Amino acid sequence: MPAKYKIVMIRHGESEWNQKNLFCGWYDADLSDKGREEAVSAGKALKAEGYQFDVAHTSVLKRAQITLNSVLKEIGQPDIPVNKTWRLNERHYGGLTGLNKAETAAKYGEAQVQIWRRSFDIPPPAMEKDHPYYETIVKDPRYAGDPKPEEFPMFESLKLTIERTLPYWNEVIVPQIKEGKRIIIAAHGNSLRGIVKHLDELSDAAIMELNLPTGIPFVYELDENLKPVDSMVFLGDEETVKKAMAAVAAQGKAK
Ligand SMILES: O=C(O)[C@H](O)COP(=O)(O)O
Repeated sequence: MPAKYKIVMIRHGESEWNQKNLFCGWYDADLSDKGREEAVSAGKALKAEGYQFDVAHTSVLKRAQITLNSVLKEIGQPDIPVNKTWRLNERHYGGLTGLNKAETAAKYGEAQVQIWRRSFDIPPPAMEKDHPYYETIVKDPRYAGDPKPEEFPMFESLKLTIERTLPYWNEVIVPQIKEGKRIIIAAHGNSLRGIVKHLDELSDAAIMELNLPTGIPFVYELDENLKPVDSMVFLGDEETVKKAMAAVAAQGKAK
């Protein structure tokens, strides 16, 4: 089936918590200097390929929004409509939020950390009310009313993340794709893994192997039934992408 639609996705540039190797999730970490440079490079790569967009979708979290703004500035489209939604937020890392990944691997074992980071349906421990970041996250005015109190996550497996991301994909993004809108999604490693799992119909085992690099755009070409004609093609040389993916995977190793 020939490609009918094209959609661009990008994980935010390296965040300050990525740099410190901390579980981040819904904590609103800023981009590191390297992450800001990655975002500019991503914009330049998209500009070089002549990409233009009609609408952008991103999360509530600044690391994704700053990445998006930087990309849009580079391609000369700072003012296109931007939809911000918690449904594209990173997976909520629960009680692990703020912990160092390597130290957590040393304490609980690398296998357990790999399960918490990459398994499909095994969630991290819940964020309790006495967690250092509980108030900051739950009381964030940007979440006032949405998610509803009963929807507000205290932890998320990838499965739970997909369950809140897919409705947005199906109800908001898909209709825009079908209208022929040129779309970019700037989001997070795990919310994007959820969309990739859905599009590529990856098994629960296969999705465990996918690590998305920060700040490198990837493109899907979809047929008229929104099935990928071409799975995620990265706008970056293969070697760089492979190394970046391996670096993300290695974050879970005990030092
Ligand atoms: O939330 C985080 O810690 C990162 O953005 C994604 O972490 P992960 O690659 O360990 O899932």
